[in-house]
Amino acid sequence: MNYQTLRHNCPSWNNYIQHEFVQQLTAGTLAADSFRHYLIQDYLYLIHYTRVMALSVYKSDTLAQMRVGQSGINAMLDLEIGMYLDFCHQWGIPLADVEGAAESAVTIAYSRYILDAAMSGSLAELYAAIAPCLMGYGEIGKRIKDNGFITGNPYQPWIDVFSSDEFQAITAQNEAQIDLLLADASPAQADKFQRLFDTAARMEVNFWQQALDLS
Ligand SMILES: Cc1ncc(CO)c(N)n1
Repeated sequence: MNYQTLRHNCPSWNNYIQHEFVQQLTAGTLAADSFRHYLIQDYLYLIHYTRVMALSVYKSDTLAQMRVGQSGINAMLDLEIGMYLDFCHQWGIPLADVEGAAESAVTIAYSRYILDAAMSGSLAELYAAIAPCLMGYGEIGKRIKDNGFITGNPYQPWIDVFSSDEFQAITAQNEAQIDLLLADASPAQADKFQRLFDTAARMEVNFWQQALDLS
């Protein structure tokens, strides 16, 4: 078992990567209300996601494994959340409003799902559950860059983070980590990894959709 197998077998992968939200964001046509909704919910999600990455350090056996978790934590706190703080500043959204916003049902479901997988499972299960998140956004960023950026996109800072060399290096590092952890999976373990991955990818689709629906 490895990352590419998980990705290939995942029924909702294309729906996730090529979701209408992503297409509108890429074209710069996404409604401001939808982006604001996404930004707030994703900020709340990332707080939990960073806690999951911290658990990956806790569950690591080696320094090399810990460093992968460390760079993930740095990417969340500095790159991603940093970019959201810039958007908040630019769009006049007080941080207190973001931190005080109610989590949507979708955000709660997804963030607590990965937290549960992280707490109750092995390091390999933790990575299977978070792989759609990190790897998917990296794939989206690379895809948008490969197709060429449009000029004057209000969402360009978001695209810049996920298409950046820095983020792409982190996804490459994570893919290597996942491949090592999953290499010797038994058929039963492989099924479990795939289920965790598929569920998380399904929740990613819902995460985009909630921003379009403002739900
Ligand atoms: C919901 C979601 N998935 C993945 C990422 C990428 O880290 C993100 N910021 N938000």
